[in-house]
Amino acid sequence: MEDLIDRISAALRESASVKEEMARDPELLAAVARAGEMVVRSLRSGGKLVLFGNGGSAADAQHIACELVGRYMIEREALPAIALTTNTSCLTAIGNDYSFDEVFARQVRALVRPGDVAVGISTSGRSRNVILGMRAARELGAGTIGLTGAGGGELCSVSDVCIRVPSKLTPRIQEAHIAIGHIISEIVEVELFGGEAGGVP
Ligand SMILES: O=C(CO)[C@@H](O)[C@H](O)[C@H](O)[C@H](O)COP(=O)(O)O
Ligand SMILES: [Zn+2]
Repeated sequence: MEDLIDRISAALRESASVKEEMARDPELLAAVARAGEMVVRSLRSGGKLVLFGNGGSAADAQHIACELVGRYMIEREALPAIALTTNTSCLTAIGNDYSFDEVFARQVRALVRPGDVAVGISTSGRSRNVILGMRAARELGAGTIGLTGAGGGELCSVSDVCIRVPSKLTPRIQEAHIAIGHIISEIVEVELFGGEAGGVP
């Protein structure tokens, strides 16, 4: 029991200290602000948000998409966002007929239009399908935001804005990614609707 308590406490402190470091890093704060502005600009001019990643990052992509399609903290109109991780027919057919590397790029070519924003999420920054999805989005004239870890990997080289969480541990990086997703959702609601957090009954 004592061992478990120590383990739990260490994980929570580790997670908190990654976020503390982020809160004091001017470069990272500016990157999140730029990402928020890019999303707001796109939504204002009729664009949409397209998100993708693998495993826990697939869950993050879906979660963040739904903050816009549903609501985050205030009551307002629905906003256009889609995660490319939810259509199992597409994922299995593209994976089977082409390759798993193509599962996001093919959907990007079908759905992304100039002025949209693609958000690629990869803790290692090296997932091939995420890199190819981002490249396809760039070729189509979309803005690209990469969410990754300390390494940054190739993902940063295909991202207009690259947000690197200062950790090399996948779960700690994911925990920070979802915090950033929430912050960007807040920026969208404040900038587009003048909403303040805490408004949902
Ligand atoms: O959630 C976890 C581990 O916390 C895993 O499901 C993890 O997301 C998967 O191993 C992913 O395939 C890792 O890919 P990536 O983040 O390096 O792009
Ligand atoms: Zn995870």
